[in-house]
Amino acid sequence: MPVRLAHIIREINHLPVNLLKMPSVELVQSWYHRSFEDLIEFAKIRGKSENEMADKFDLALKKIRSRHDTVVETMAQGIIELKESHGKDALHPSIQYFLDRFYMNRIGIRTLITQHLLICGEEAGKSKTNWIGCFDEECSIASVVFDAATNARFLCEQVYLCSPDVIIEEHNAIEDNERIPIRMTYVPSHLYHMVFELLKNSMRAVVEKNGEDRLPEVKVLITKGKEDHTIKISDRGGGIPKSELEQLFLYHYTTAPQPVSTGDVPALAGYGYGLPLSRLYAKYFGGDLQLFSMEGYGTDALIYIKAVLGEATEVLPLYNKRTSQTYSEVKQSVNQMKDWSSSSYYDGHGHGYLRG
Ligand SMILES: N#Cc1c[nH]c2ncccc12
Repeated sequence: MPVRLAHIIREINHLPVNLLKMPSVELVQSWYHRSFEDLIEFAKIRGKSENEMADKFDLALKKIRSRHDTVVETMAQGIIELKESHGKDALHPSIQYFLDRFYMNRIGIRTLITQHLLICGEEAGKSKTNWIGCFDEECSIASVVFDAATNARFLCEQVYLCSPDVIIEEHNAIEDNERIPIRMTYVPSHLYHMVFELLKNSMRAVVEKNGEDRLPEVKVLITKGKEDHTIKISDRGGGIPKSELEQLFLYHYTTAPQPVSTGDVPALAGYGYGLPLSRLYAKYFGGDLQLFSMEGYGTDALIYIKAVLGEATEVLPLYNKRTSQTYSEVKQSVNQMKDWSSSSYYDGHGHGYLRG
């Protein structure tokens, strides 16, 4: 915990100076400094019994977790403050690089805190069968998808007064019978977060393209192979151009109207953070989340989750000398002379072509 907090505290200092001065960013920084200080206090405590120390430590962890509850929204507010005070040009590419690492670090810290409290804290021994802390060793992917679909349909109907059906299918390529329900060891809340976000986006696209009548269903296919569990969410929502796909993963890129910063921290939904954060959850245990779209037809969203437990290790940003160099490289890349003309493209195999 102290190392993870120290790493991100050091990394925050690489942010552009004008962003660091934003009130909301300064507030987030103060939370991380305070939490680091809370933890290193334990190295100084003497004369307490082990139980007293354990109880005090659990309380400290709960306080840290709740202190950081609104970090994502508050950091997003800081970037809106930067846009409003310095204009959109102030949004530097290094901010995207930083936010991916910053939010992945936060996922790791919160998972570690929750796991410790469920296994060692007052909740110890109260886990449900097959659960170890926040991990469900027999997590039914279809059950999580069903819950996410039920809630996404409810939300869709609140906004659009209609919602598409969701068809869930499984294909188990590992068991003799391909119809055996697919289960895995995972953190169900992480899986729910990803699937709920993708289903919301699919439903929004389907309703906005097709109107309220005869909505084409959203199909979810769950597969299990030797290496991957894969969840594919397919919609006929009209898709988007390939050129716009990566923008969906940029923080603050959204087609939803941006909230005006009124000083209060508006709900997260207005920031378009759902997709980039969902991709971080997929990557956190070595998986991935990718979108494939056919403009004019629809979109497939795929979540890849490692099927071999030994390969599903925690993925965390490392803070070292290379990090500082990377930040300066990201800054330089913005001004770097391009070495391909805009009318040519590079096929990735050593051949450059000029479009006719
Ligand atoms: N995530 C996601 C999406 C799933 N379907 C979509 N259609 C248009 C734009 C984004 C999406």
